[in-house]
Amino acid sequence: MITFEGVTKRYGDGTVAVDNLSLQVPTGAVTVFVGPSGCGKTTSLRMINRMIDPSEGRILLDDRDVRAIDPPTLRRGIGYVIQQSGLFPHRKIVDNVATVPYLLGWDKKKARARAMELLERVGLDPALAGRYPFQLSGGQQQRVGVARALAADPPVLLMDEPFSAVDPVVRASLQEELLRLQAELQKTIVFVTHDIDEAIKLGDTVAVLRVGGHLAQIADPATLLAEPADDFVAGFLGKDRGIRRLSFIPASKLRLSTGREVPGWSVALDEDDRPIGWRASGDGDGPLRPFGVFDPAQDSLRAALDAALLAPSGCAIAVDPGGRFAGVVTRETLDEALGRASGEALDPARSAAHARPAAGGDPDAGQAAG
Ligand SMILES: Nc1ncnc2c1ncn2[C@@H]1O[C@H](COP(=O)(O)OP(=O)(O)OP(=O)(O)O)[C@@H](O)[C@H]1O
Repeated sequence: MITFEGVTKRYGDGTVAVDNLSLQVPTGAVTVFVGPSGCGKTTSLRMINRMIDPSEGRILLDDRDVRAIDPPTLRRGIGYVIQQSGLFPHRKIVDNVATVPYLLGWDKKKARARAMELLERVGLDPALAGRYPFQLSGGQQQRVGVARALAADPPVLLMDEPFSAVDPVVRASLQEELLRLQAELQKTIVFVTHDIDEAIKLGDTVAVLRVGGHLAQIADPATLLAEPADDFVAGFLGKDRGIRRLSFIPASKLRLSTGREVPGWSVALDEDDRPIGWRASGDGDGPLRPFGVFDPAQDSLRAALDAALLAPSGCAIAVDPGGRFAGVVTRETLDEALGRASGEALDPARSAAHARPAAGGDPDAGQAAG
């Protein structure tokens, strides 16, 4: 657990970058700091590994004030990933990844073996190990940056806009990769971004900051979307909050009809029982019409709704993890689920705790938008 206790950072010229910030970063989860440019995200992050020291307040790492730990020792337990990877240009990829193990005095063979293992872990072809950074794409360089930060297996990972410099497609795949890695490794990650969609996708907890270094709200993504603390947070979250919130409601509770027929339509399957389209009832060889599928075991209510909206029948086709037909969700069932989702009050105790900044945060920010 990392705890910010009334942390303020005033730079030499009087700029208050972070103002009385109090929050907790839980162990083994991803906490995202998000907010507009200049709101103090990077300053907050860098105070954790003492690249910057606070002017007031304390930061505790598992109950120890980080200022009581000398910076090199502290940073051995904290991986750091930045935008544009920050790789050493004249070192081969394998040696870039092995940087910290070398510093820790590991022998070269062991350090390189660890680097090769990590390259694979972050989804890179080990054949790239002998190249130099300029011979890699931006997305590949970012993966190397993540591998390097993980090399000494630190419990904490700080990531400062690590995926901002790559195109949206590569960015999405880097985000997926991070989620996959995190499911395996369960590091304590603090991730800085100005992109609210990235924050909602990656964060177990999202801290929204506003310019002046004030905490506007800290909450899990579903609570943030459902109950923004004020107009600033609602505006920052942007449009479609209701729809986006459906991504956090599992589809597993939807009632499935196991037959392939719904009024006017039936699901056509291939010989392996995989859906291939909707066909008008009684139209044996008629044309196949578009369809959408979702997997109740893994997907959200949003995915089920999407599958229904793609179909002429208005019904969603459920499949098992192997893509085989598992049932149909009718419009009525979806309607009921959507009704429950919109009426579903979040647990009051939980949302009260999430909707307001911790003590010492911005006193203006705790009001739920009306
Ligand atoms: N060394 C410094 N001296 C003076 N002011 C600084 C210094 N570093 C940052 N600032 C100011 O502190 C404020 C917060 O900066 P910080 O980099 O933490 O914000 P940020 O939210 O990470 O911004 P961005 O998203 O643009 O990177 C800004 O107003 C910035 O200009």
